[in-house]
Amino acid sequence: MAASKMRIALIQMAVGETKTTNIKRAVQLIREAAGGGAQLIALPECFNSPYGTKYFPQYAETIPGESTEALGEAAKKFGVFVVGGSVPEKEGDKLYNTCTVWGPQGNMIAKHRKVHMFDINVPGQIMFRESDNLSPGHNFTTVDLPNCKIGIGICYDMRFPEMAHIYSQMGCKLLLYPGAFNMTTGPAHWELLQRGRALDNQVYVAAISPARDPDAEYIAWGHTSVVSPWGEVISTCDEEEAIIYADVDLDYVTKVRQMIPILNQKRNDLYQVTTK
Ligand SMILES: NC(=O)CCC(=O)C(=O)O
Repeated sequence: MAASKMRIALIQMAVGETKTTNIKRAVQLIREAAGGGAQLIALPECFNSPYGTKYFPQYAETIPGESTEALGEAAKKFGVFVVGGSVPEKEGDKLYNTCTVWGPQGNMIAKHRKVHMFDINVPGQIMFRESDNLSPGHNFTTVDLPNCKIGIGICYDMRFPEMAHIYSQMGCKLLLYPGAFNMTTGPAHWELLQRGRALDNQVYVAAISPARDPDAEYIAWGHTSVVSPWGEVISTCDEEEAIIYADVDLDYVTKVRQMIPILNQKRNDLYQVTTK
């Protein structure tokens, strides 16, 4: 594959209640995705645990721990980068929703704690309060891959355009959001948000959901997908377990930015997005 290209695989994994089965399944699917030529492989939010406030304390572990160590071993065995969806992380008396990123030598190269807590109330449809037992992270997380800087957010983080914009200002060309939207906000906003973030920043956006389990307490929307810097959905699936692939092309990012040069046309004299 040309140096300007990178094949990514997103794993829309069926997550159940048995942690060890989830970990084993993740490793099997990473093997399959590596066999499909992927250089970077991403898992969904909460790949080792059902998504839900009652599960977070029960499934939480330290990092490294059982679930994340398995990702490091898989990254090394199959010679790929792994963006490990997320796991409920325990540190001291706090819990976080945390994504780890692993390099082909099996080393952890980044750790992102979800920054924005998913606390919403859509009356009669969905009420969720992640902050009842999770704490937010306070950092941006980027990773320098051999030919592409990537930015990591987790699910609800995708709703915040400033965060994506900061990542693009930092030089990211691909944003990855392990996420688990639901049957209310999924059909309404999942694709729209990905396309918005991609188009605003002229970057690739990948969002990785668990497969839908209709019997789960929190039912995931699925529809794992990749959007191009032109705002087109270039790879997607429905709600079943699946691996989807896309070839991220950095030359295409440059081309889109040359054709419609909004990133150079910003009126920094009138407004700015800055970090604190
Ligand atoms: N896990 C999450 O953060 C869910 C976010 C979500 O569903 C949304 O609508 O935002």
